[in-house]
Amino acid sequence: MDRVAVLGAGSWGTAFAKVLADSGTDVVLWARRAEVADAISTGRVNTDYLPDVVLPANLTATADADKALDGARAVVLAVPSQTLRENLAGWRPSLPPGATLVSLAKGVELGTLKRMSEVVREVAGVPEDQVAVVTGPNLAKEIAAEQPTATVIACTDHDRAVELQHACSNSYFRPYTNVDVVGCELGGACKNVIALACGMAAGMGFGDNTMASIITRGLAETARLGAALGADPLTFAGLAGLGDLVATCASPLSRNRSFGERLGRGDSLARAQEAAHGQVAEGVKSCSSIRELAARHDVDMPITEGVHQVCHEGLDPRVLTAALLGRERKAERQ
Ligand SMILES: NC(=O)c1ccc[n+]([C@@H]2O[C@H](COP(=O)([O-])OP(=O)(O)OC[C@H]3O[C@@H](n4cnc5c(N)ncnc54)[C@H](O)[C@@H]3O)[C@@H](O)[C@H]2O)c1
Ligand SMILES: O=P(O)(O)OC[C@H](O)CO
Repeated sequence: MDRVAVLGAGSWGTAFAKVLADSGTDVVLWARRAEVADAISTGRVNTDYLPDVVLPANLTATADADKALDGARAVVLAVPSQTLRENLAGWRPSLPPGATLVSLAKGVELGTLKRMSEVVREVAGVPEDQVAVVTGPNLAKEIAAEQPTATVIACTDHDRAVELQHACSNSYFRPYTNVDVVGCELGGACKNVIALACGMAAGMGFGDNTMASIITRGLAETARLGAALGADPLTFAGLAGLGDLVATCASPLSRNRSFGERLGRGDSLARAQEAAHGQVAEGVKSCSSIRELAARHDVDMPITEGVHQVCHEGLDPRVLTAALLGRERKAERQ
């Protein structure tokens, strides 16, 4: 692939731009703030997000989105999910015709309850097969340190997915393709909510049995939602489902898990937000949109419901624990 634009120079945008560049693809990275773009151009370092990582020479940076987009074969969208619509609307006039639009964001939009690829299609006015999603167990800091990982490129157009797969394959990053965009996106969005629940459990001092139980039952409710929305059930056993869920729920690097841990230790939402220093924990907002989506499709998602109540209705995580364990007894596969 000739040239790729990555729009958003936060942790994952920068790390994914490095992956592309290390795979031999020329990349232009757009940063919202000129000083971030300058630091990358002059010092080859994103001092704000990945200060210990030297970025390769075929990765250039700019604060001018038009420059980044000019002639790009693919456009990678690396901004927080609840800001994607507004950002993309601004970029729309400069999107190169026919370019693959790639979402890195993991969330469900508040209000519309749309997945990110649906937002992209709507705002950019492109067909479904022009939009791809990259999702999987991909903690940005580990990937920036070139630790081996795998991911999924989901697109209904297999050829586009393969083209992107070639553009971002290297010695530490192994992308697989998948045509189940719905399942891959739901896996990525829902695991953030389940990671908040795992964090809360850790904050309350619970150990590995509790974590494994939340992860497994979290996967069960994610798969139920997926079934209602037409996803392939096997996707949830793959990298975009179980893989990302395990990485996020277990890792101290996860912002969602860390956020939940603070809530579990008794911090208020405001205090937990303050401690996050502007870093986005997507599950805090997506727990509400996913809960609403589940209600719309009559799907039972008790962990998501509980996380929403803790984050937005002041429920004590201890009360949530008792409520989850006290639910009506049922068969595992029901
Ligand atoms: N960090 C990871 O490890 C990781 C891995 C996989 C997926 N993701 C997903 O990628 C998306 C981006 O995550 P990130 O880690 O790069 O986030 P981040 O907070 O590190 O960076 C967000 C970037 O978006 C820009 N931005 C543009 N408009 C913004 C606005 N209105 N508000 C806030 N920021 C705005 C910021 O300037 C920043 O460059 C999220 O949906 C996240 O779930 C993150
Ligand atoms: O830091 P988090 O919680 O946003 O998780 C990062 C990635 O999504 C892990 O795949």
